[in-house]
Amino acid sequence: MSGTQSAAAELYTQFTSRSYSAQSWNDHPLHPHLGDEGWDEEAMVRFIFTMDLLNFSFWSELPAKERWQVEWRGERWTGYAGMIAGLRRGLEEGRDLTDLGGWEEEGLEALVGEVFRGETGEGMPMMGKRCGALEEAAKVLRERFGVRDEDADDLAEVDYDDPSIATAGVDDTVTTGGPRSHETEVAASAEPEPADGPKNVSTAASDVLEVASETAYTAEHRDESEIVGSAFVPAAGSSTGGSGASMTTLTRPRRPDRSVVRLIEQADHSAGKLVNMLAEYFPCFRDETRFEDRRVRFLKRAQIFVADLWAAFDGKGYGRFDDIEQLTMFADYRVPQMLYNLSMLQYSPPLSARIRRHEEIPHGHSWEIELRGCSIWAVELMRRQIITSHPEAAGKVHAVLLDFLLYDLAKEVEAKV
Ligand SMILES: Nc1nc2c(c(CN[C@H]3C=C[C@H](O)[C@@H]3O)cn2[C@@H]2O[C@H](COP(=O)(O)O)[C@@H](O)[C@H]2O)c(=O)[nH]1
Repeated sequence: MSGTQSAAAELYTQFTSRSYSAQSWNDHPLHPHLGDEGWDEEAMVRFIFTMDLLNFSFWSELPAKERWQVEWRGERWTGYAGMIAGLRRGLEEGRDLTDLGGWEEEGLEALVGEVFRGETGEGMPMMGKRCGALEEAAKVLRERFGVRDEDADDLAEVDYDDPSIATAGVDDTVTTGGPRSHETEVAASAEPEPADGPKNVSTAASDVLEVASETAYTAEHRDESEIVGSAFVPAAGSSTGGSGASMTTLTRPRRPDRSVVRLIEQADHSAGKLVNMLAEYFPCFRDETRFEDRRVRFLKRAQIFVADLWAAFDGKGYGRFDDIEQLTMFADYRVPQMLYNLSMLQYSPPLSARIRRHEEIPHGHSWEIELRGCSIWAVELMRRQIITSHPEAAGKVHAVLLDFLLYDLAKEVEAKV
């Protein structure tokens, strides 16, 4: 509580001086922009869904220079930014990981390896878990939000003799082209790595916490659940039909998969509903645990997904959520660092000692849960303090924007260290 007033004052100063808003998402040098470089709405939706499926711990014990790094357009990126750079580079190279048609293919692991190939000796952290998340999501999307009649009708209307429509390759598009219109390259097939985390979703995600020079860490996101792989059923209109179709054997154009769009549409512009749907249907989004005999739900990535949509679409179209202010901050391992720097979080002596010793906190440890829970409460206290001091901020300052700003600030602090 003691740090709240000064932290709130500092954050609000940053908020106003940067004119922080949903639009600030677009300031990130790697985020795609609607309308730029052929990005259409559905390509944006697929990109954001993919990125938030993969948006968990990039923790590394190595010094910054030796960590996994992705090079794209002449610059190198690590962590979350490395993941975005890899996805974008993949699109340019014709390796479209945002096309969920490939998520249940045998070559997924090889494709993911290519998309996220790094420049240092270290590979992308938790590759097996990331492949598992994609596979699992593809299955849920196919079973619950798969092709409906209206899409089949749309496809029936496609003139397959139109020479402007390519007739081979999974990446062919019958819509506006844009980032999807690349030559398809199918990576060599490899067995997906089984998820090695606990299978019980109720033990869910944990986060890693590092604080400036003091470093505590646990492993984030071990919410790996049953990964059930099966062949992807190509969308209606594909001449191959049925399961097990190789990406290269598709001979008809297929419409980009719309299942994520359908999922979003079913949420009726409610952020809370979409978060709950994600948690209910997708075990890998069910980021919850138990604390002192009570269920605790953090739902970090489910909430980030909704927030990213909201920001990327500036609160309109697929990003329209009438209750966006109902979300909490996203309890990860970066924002708590910033909250500590702002004196909003304090550590008990034993925790502090553990952090100084760089000793991992086991997944599910009460410290991890407390750090995540206290981060949510800290941001809420900060929000309330800001509204009390600046009533004009009501409605403009909420947990999503405070979180985004805190994350950006944490990255700025990190860059200076
Ligand atoms: N709470 C919170 N956690 C966030 C983000 C983001 C990226 N969001 C972008 C969208 C708008 C913002 O302005 C950002 O540009 C990633 N993470 C988490 O951090 C960790 C990776 O960190 P590092 O190893 O340093 O790259 C990992 O757990 C990842 O899930 C956020 O916004 N909030």
